[in-house]
Amino acid sequence: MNDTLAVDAPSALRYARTIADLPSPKGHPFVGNALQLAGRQMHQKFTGWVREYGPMFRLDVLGHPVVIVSDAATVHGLLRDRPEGFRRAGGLKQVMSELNIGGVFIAEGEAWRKQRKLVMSGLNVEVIRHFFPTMAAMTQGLHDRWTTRLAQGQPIDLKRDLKAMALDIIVGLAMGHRIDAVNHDGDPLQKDIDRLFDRLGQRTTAAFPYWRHVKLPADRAAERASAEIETKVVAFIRDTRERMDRERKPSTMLEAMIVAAEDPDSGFTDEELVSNAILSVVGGEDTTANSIGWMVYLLARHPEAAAALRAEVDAVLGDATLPREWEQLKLFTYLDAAHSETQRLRTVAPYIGLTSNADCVVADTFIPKNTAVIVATAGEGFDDTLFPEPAAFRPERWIAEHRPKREEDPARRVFPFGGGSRLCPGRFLALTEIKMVVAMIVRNFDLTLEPGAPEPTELLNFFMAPSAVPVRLAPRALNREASR
Ligand code: HEM
Repeated sequence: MNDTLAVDAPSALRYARTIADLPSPKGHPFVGNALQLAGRQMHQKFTGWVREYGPMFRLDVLGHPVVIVSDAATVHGLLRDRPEGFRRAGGLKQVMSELNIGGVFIAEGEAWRKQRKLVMSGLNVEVIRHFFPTMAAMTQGLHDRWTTRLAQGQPIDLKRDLKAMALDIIVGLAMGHRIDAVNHDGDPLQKDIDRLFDRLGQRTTAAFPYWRHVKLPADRAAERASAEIETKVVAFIRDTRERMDRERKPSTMLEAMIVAAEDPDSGFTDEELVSNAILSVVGGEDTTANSIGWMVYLLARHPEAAAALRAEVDAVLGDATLPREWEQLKLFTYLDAAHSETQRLRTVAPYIGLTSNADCVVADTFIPKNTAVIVATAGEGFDDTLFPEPAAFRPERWIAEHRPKREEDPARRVFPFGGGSRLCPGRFLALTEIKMVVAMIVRNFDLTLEPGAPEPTELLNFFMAPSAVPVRLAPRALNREASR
């Protein structure tokens, strides 16, 4: 047993057990469970252990205990107990800041409160609503690209195109710039973000921080990429400052953040503005692209769900190719449900790492100060008493009228966007984008699984990504009239 487990608990706290009493998978001498955790499937290892050891168990990682929690009430309580009781995991913060990704995600205390306000001002409904027509135009561009390629008999690389689309949207919304990565292969910003994510994924799942001792070519490339991203973001900020009309309402996330930062009482520094702008671009791409990729794959595998979704989208859109009115997004009940079901089965941010700020008691267990606690955002999403046949993709579970009365709202049992005061500030943008792009896809294209393609594997590339999106798009069958 190591020192942390043997801590003398203060008598003021009441608890039934200590971390040492928690069940724990058997590890190896000296390194504990560290080697079992390394690799891009780390999150699946956790999920397997949740099934085996229950809603709260312990890992030993190089002599330090790590507590894993998945029951919804405890996860909810932990996420709400921030920033006071818990902070973000120190190891993650270090890895992120080494790659120059910081901003509100790694800030704590007063610095976090201040930056959270800054970021929220840039991602509020008004800013996203203002951007809606541009998002629709970009989605039309994606539709036109696919239609042309199909007419020319050219293949569509869904994974590539969805990432490019997400980048176009986040750079458009956040920076007010149109980069058109969808139509330009090898966009430099996208390449830099890919290099960064490659190392973020590698470093956050490594058993040992090798890069602090020796840098591989990929590490050097990621560090150069990070410097390049910063240069681009600083240039976007400079351009925006020069061009923006301070008399009218901010129309991009960056304008809104610049206005907020110019308030003499705000206390925002230029450095905070830059780091949060970088964070938005980096955080806004893979999250939504991976979510759409998984959703399209699951819909292709479940034609009955795709048909139900298409019926809804047809009814809402009338003759339009894609959503043209903001209000239409509110009518997508089944699309919302299909998104929730996708996040339940393939959540793109599977775990949130925390560290306790003080000795405390969690689920009757004494947790010493500075203990690592990891919460599973899938929560109780695989509990078959709450989600019968949990492996099945069934959007209907999320629609009140399809649920037996006794079942409570399943949304309380899963946490794809986190929770409490650090709940993802980009969720509204993400949902707007997901609805826009998926509605366009099911409205205009038939989806089938790529014949003979293996099932995509889950890769923890910082965010959880599908290894491929093996879905074939075809122009919607000529029975469009008949299907209305
Ligand atoms: C489907 C898409 C997305 C998912 C599943 C997702 C998920 C998450 C999760 C789980 C967290 C941690 C929350 C917590 O600690 O309680 C988070 C935080 C965050 N997300 Fe997202 N996210 C998505 C899209 C976005 C987008 C599009 C942006 C911005 C442009 C964004 C910006 C952020 C930021 C800035 C934080 C840090 C908040 C803080 O620490 O106060 N996210 N997200």
